[in-house]
Amino acid sequence: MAKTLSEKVWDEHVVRSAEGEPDLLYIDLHLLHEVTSPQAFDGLRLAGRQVRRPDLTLATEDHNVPTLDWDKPIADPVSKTQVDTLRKNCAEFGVRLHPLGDIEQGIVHVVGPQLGLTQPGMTIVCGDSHTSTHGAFGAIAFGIGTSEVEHVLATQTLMQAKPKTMAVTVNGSLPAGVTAKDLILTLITETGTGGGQGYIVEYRGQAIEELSMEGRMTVCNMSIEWGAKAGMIAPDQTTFDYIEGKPEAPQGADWDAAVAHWKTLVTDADATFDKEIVLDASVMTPFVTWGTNPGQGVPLGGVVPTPSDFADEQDRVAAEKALEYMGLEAGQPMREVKVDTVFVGSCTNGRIEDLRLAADIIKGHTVAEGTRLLVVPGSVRVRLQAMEEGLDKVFIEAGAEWRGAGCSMCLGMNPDTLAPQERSASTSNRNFEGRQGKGGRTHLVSIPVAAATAVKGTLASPADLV
Ligand SMILES: CC(C)[C@H](C(=O)O)[C@@H](O)C(=O)O
Ligand code: SF4
Repeated sequence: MAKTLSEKVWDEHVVRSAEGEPDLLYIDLHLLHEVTSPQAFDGLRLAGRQVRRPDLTLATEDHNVPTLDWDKPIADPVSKTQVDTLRKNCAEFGVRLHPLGDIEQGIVHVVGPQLGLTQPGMTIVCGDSHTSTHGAFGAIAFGIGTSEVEHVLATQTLMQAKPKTMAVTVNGSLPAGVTAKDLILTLITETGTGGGQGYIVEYRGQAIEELSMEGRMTVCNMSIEWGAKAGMIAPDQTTFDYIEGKPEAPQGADWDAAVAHWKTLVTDADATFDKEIVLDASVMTPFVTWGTNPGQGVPLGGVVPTPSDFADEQDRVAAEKALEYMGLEAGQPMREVKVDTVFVGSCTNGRIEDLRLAADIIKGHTVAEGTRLLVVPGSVRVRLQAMEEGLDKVFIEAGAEWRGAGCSMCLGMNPDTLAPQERSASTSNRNFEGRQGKGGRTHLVSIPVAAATAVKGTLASPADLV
């Protein structure tokens, strides 16, 4: 029978299936961080269980860690407890941990791929919604709750009902300066934040094939903002080239065997999806959000919408509320919105390619008066690589803050937060009320828009800098 990519990977992992019951899936890689693991380990302890496959389990510290003074004890008591608890649990249960100060520490969704642990055809879970990021490699990867974390720790399996399948085909090429981030923001705005609900989505088409692995990760990362269970992209030469030589990638004959298998992980020509959406990349433009969910977006060249223009009553009310929270006026050109803080980082846009692109745009410019730019590498490896390439100097010379690795200002769980009413242009993925700090106002943007905005002080694209 013809199968889609997700059906192939799913079927290869079914340990038990029974009519009317969820499947029991084998899990190839279980990632952990400090926020969603403590109760799971407590549960194991209470039941007197061990971690079934510590060799398939990896932990890192990311959400609660400071990006300054990371060599000193964590000042915030709640964050310190979280991190200390993870350390204690990993030591007790024999789980590999990359703590603050370790060369492999960083955001869990940056660390897995860069170690070569994230591979095509795998099932990957983590107590974190943005686990969807790993789907960029052709893995089935999704976030799970803490009780499921405990189940996977104890059994290396997970009960899951099979989601429906969807194809998002993006034809044509993205115009110069338009990125994977603009593509996914456009998709979410055009189809609504619930558009992906209940589906494993496969992104395909020319524009997707032309994306780097970093770009593909950006798209799959934000599948969750679209409501999808997971996002996936069929592995191809770009994928193999990215993985080859990574520390945990297969080697020699194992590599050849792995690639031969990975090449079979494509949707069969006659396979059908439960739903299909087709987009045209060639008409996409830099895209930014004006509201408090990732589906409230417009092209950068557009204006803040007028709530009464929304046909749907709920959308109208949501827009009114969002404009008030965001301190924006209907009809205001997006390019005139003044930004206090630009955040470059997160598991959406905190990889080396992102930092290279940001540095390339900022080089020779300075950060606008009254604006601050925070550059936060997604991992220590990304940080070191950037420093090797001299990117840190470009940022620092422009007046930016060059930080240590972590989730940072993506969410308000560490010292990097917005003050009430402070406005950010952020390369992260969520913009709900208070996401980056109580009262903070977030505009989700791409790397080029973030970099140009830092220079201009108002939402801008690199074209505005010449
Ligand atoms: C803290 C964690 C559970 C959360 C998530 O699941 O996504 C966080 O990473 C986020 O981005 O909001
Ligand atoms: S960077 Fe942001 S989205 Fe990614 S795991 Fe951390 S908090 Fe979640």
